[in-house]
Amino acid sequence: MARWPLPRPRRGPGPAMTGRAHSLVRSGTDGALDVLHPVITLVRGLGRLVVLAVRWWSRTPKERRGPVLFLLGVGVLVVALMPWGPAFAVVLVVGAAAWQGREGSGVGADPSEEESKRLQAVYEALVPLFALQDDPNPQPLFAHDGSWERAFEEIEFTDDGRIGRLLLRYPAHFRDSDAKLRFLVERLLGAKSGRDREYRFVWDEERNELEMTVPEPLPEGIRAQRFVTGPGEVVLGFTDADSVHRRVPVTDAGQARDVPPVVWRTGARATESHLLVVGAPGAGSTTLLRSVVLQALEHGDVLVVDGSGSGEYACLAGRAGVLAVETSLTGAVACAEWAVHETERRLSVASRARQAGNLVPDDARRPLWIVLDRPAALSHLARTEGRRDPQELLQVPLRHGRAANVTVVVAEHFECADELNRAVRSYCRARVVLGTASPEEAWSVLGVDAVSPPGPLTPPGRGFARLGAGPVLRLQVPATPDPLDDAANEGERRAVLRLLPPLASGRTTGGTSVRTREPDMPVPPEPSPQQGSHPTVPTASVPEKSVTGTAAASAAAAPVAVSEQQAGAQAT
Ligand SMILES: Nc1ncnc2c1ncn2[C@@H]1O[C@H](COP(=O)(O)OP(=O)(O)OP(=O)(O)O)[C@@H](O)[C@H]1O
Repeated sequence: MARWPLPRPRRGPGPAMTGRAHSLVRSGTDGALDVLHPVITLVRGLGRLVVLAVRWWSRTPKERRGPVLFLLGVGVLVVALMPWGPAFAVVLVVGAAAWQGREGSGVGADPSEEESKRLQAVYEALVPLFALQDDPNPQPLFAHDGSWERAFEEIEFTDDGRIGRLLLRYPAHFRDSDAKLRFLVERLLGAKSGRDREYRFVWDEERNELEMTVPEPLPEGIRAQRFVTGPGEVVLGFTDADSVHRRVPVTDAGQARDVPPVVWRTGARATESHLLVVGAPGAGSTTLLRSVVLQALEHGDVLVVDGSGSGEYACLAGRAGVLAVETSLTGAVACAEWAVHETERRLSVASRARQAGNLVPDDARRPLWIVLDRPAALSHLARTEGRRDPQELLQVPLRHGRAANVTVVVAEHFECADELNRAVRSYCRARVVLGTASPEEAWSVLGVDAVSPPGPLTPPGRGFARLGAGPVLRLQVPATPDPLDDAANEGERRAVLRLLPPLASGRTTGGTSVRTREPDMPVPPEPSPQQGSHPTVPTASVPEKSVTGTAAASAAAAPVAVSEQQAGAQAT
């Protein structure tokens, strides 16, 4: 990547300087520059080496820094002890600095004519957004007859001659707090720099500077698998290496590698106890929920309400730990009522146990997950039929779920996001946006003014995540298709099938509206040794006992009205 730093404003000679004096000064400066040229090259090269080293260090994950420092120390010691070692090292560094510092290369080259044209095109496109009509400034940063050198502070080009990084100064009158204006600038810069890439924009409102960078591509196509996480932790997807310090080992295309995850912590100590996913249609929200459910089933019980009624959770029906998979309003209301009673039961059991100085019993501690995909359709039905709205009922688990170890996950499309009630909006503090979102849509979910648009070529499962008031992270959801979907990738379907818990013998799921047929495909082979090296939850640990225990305990407190017929009978 070539970089062109800090153009200095060109100034004309002072009025007092005569032509002769000017030429004398210039020839003297040229002579001095010729003599000092090797030194300047070396100093420039050393500077660039330092910049490269600092960037590399900032990209190195924290857990690797210790071993890297150790190896560096050993290297320095070996070189110092070797005969001619220090001299050899000095020659090496000087050589590298000379190479990096030479003109027209490295991170400090002047842009070529072609690159200048590109920059001028970007500059001219920005003029209508940044220029002020009747600007009193004689040399404004952006003007129709202006040049890019006025406003572009730092530029880096990729090897194929495209803009890889751009730092520009914008005029003070530009309303940089206006999300719409920011979005216009970002969209324009993205379009002028190439629509086929993603961009990251950082607005420095104190300095009136905007930095555009092209982030490394996110890890795509990683299949669903057991992720190495702690109890209560869920991998929502993968993000940029420099955005998080953590890495999780995954198997990708048969190879083991470490990737930077977006980890969402749930449970009693978590501050973002519930998750809201809002996405464009087909952007992958059901896929994300399926991935969350598969991870949740490792340690807890799950109750699924599929408001779209598309049967995309049918693979879960009858599995150990899956309490119900409901698609109808009656079933959804019954599930929500049960969740309310169960939350209250857990709270009172925990409170009694604590008052008696005992441990909270397992059946009040085992994580319970309530997953609602597209609840807006059900809320609409409930209104038209004069029934109770499942979202309203969920206020109790949303409010008190943290203390009762009940986690709520809700997914909705942007066009129906208005139907999400206040409790869902305020208690779901872990947020995900999937697919292309307008600035208003992104703001309404993530609570920040501007998010760079992922662009029209956004792959499914791509978006942004924000946990509480944390930073906005780019997100790629692991490929977790419906294993009953014949059109899905065969390998990805098999990966999901391998993660499904065994069928719960002697239990009914209650949900009658879901397909309960077994996938008519052969049982997938055992995971590869690499996969086997990741800690997996043995099937025996999916506690049949605790599932029935939960149901039994709940039955004492409130009838588990998860069967559509039962609930229908109650309703009538
Ligand atoms: N992370 C991903 N990796 C690969 N493919 C994905 C990913 N996420 C989604 N897909 C694919 O995109 C398609 C749509 O996904 P999904 O059904 O999850 O989206 P959705 O937002 O729930 O859509 P809708 O609600 O409109 O049905 C599916 O074919 C799915 O396999």
